[in-house]
Amino acid sequence: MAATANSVYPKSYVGFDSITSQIEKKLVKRGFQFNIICVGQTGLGKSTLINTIFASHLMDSKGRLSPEEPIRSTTEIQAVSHIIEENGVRLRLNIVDTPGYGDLINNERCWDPIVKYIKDQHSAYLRKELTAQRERYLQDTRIHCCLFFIQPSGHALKPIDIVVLKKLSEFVNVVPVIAKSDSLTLEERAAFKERIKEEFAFHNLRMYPYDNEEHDQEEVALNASIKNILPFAVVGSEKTIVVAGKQVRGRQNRWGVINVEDENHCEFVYLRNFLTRTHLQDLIETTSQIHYESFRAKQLLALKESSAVGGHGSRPISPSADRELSRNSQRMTMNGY
Ligand SMILES: Nc1nc2c(ncn2[C@@H]2O[C@H](COP(=O)(O)OP(=O)(O)OP(=O)(O)O)[C@@H](O)[C@H]2O)c(=O)[nH]1
Repeated sequence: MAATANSVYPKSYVGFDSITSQIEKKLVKRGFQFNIICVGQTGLGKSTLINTIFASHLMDSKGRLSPEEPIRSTTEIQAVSHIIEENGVRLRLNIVDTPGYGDLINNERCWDPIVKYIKDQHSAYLRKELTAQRERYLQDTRIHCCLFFIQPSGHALKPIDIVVLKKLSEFVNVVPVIAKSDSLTLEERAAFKERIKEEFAFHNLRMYPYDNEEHDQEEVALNASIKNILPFAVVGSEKTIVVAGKQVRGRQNRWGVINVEDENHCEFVYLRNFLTRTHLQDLIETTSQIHYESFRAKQLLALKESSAVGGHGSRPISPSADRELSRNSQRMTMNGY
């Protein structure tokens, strides 16, 4: 009978449990990348909310400051990058703004540039992954989270919102928020949230977070509580005001003060905790394992089929295949794969 390790060697500390701290050290040295896109009409507080979440002035408002300025006729994609640091952990943030979405009377296909941008990032990553001499660390511009800003109308989602949410949720983790929720009373807010939830269910709109068979009980319970809150009714502010002798971020108006960080006033704290403290890693992982993986599989299948037709067989990726992949990806983007 074979002897077990325990019976041959004296019990002593080997030290492989330190692998977790070895990994942590390496990852912390390398830093983390998080890419976020904001989608919503001009003036819904997208820049303010991002600046409030990360407690830094990262984005400027892109809205018209005077009536003379022309209204944007297209959705312009604008990306800014920042490195923020907390307790020695560096986070490289790419924030992508999409001013102009839904601003016009005829908004037909105004979401196309946004969907194309998201797919282009997957495409760029795939091309880097498939080149013969890859970089050691591939620069990741894939969008990990799409913050979708809902107008606080108190009625229902707009038809354009439903179309865009359907499109976006196929390619990216969508987190819906009710913008400027201080314009609704608590009863209006609760009723509006309920109606939006019903619309999500009716139109089969799949919002992030997703359930996964790897989740343990605690994670399942956490996700259930998040789904219960969705969409987050938020208020943003970069201004600091004094409440009961304490400095807080809030909005002062004629009838009182809204403390952005007070859970009785709005759900900003739930959103911030969700994005940064509980689901940051899962957003990155889900992007890679679900959204990118499905894009990659479709692209490689299309490449294989076109190679079979062209007689390339199963040779490794070459510059011409790389060009073909790029053409395929453009074709698939245009066809709204
Ligand atoms: N009442 C209220 N006002 C807000 C809130 N968030 C932002 N604002 C105000 O709304 C105005 C527009 O905010 P922005 O953050 O520039 O909006 P935006 O969506 O980034 O605008 P664009 O960059 O033009 O797309 C500013 O005057 C903000 O102070 C909020 O939660 N409640």
